[in-house]
Amino acid sequence: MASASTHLAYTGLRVLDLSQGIAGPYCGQILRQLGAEVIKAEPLEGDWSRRIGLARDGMTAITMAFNRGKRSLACNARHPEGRALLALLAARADIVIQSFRPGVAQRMGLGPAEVRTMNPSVIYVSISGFGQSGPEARRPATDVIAQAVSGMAVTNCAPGGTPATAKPYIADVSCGLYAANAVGAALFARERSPEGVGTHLDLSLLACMAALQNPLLIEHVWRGDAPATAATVPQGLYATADGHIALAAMSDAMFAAIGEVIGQPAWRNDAHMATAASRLAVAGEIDAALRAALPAQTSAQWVAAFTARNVLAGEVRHATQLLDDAQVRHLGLLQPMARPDDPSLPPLPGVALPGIDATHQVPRAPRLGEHTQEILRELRFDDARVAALMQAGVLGPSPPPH
Ligand SMILES: CC(C)(COP(=O)(O)OP(=O)(O)OC[C@H]1O[C@@H](n2cnc3c(N)ncnc32)[C@H](O)[C@@H]1OP(=O)(O)O)[C@@H](O)C(=O)NCCC(=O)NCCSC(=O)C(=O)O
Repeated sequence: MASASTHLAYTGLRVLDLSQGIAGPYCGQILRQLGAEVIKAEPLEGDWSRRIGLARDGMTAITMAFNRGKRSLACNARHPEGRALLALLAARADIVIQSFRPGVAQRMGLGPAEVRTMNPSVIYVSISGFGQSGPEARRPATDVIAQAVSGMAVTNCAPGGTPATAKPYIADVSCGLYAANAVGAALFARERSPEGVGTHLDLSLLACMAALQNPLLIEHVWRGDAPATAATVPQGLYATADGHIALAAMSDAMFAAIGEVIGQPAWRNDAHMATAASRLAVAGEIDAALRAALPAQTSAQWVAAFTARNVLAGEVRHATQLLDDAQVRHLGLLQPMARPDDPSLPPLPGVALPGIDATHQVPRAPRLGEHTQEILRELRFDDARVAALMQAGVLGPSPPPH
């Protein structure tokens, strides 16, 4: 594991995060987890994802999972004074993130050109469904739309099955990851450029879905009209006496061992099964033998037997089993997050950012407008002025104390 100092490379950087939903907010959270200070500027009614799914006092699973450690400013950008305040924050930010439909940030006076005029060193991140230009640029999108339109929902389904989106918002989450990655490269380039100039990063959910499916596109063009085959056989999920296991043979030795474990020792010397390529031609036969054999024992028994022979195998579990998993506990992957909606409730599980050691994990997500006064004081607005702006509907009221 890298040392503590490399983990917090972004300490001292300021981020203005105007984004809502998952993709943009996750980018902001990663920057925060790497040490940056992140202001989440929200409309007075809050980021729309504060109202999706289980919701309590403006906190949802999405809010809590993708906004950790940020400070929330409730600011009305429909009011000129609200826009002026956001411009002030953009002018002093190292990084600005927005994920509105293309054109919206420009209407707010906070488009990349406007912000870069005020602040040439800014790294400006635009996240959209389909990119900032081109025939579909204005098309709005959320995760499910991007997974559908990009083909991911078909890629994700069993052959001949019904299209199905991959559940953990992979379009959004991968976009947040790619955006944070691009910000890192842009910061490095800014450090190296003599003038310290920033850049505009244009990320779309479509681009991220395309990136994840690159091997599939290569195979399709390469294969032409020939029918698709598996990459290797066996590789997939098989029913057992009490559930399913995943099984994969990545070498000839593994394949031979699988045969021995399931009572097919002749596979080792079968010329039709000697290489990965030849096994593809008899994939149906191999698959049928596995499907006939595996229901005889439990998943745990099969995984133990295969693992003892160095074969890749794993039991199919529910994600909730991670909550009580010895390895997850050992790695410190789950950290208790206080409940901003009600501190008297037991904490919720916050998953650590991979690659960042447990001592540097950031705390919970903010309540809507929790830090409005604190941020305005830092900008040298006195309390009377803040009260007047709240009265005028420019700033949201402070959330009531618990
Ligand atoms: C998600 C969207 C479809 C939502 O579309 P819309 O509801 O039409 O919102 P838009 O973003 O286009 O515009 C936001 C409007 O809010 C206004 N706005 C923005 N900020 C403020 C503040 N602070 N105060 C007042 N008003 C504000 C802004 O001026 C726009 O109004 P007007 O000026 O009046 O228009 C779109 O934002 C989009 O395509 N985003 C890009 C991709 C993305 O990030 N998708 C969501 C990922 S999360 C996800 O997929 C998921 O959870 O699932």
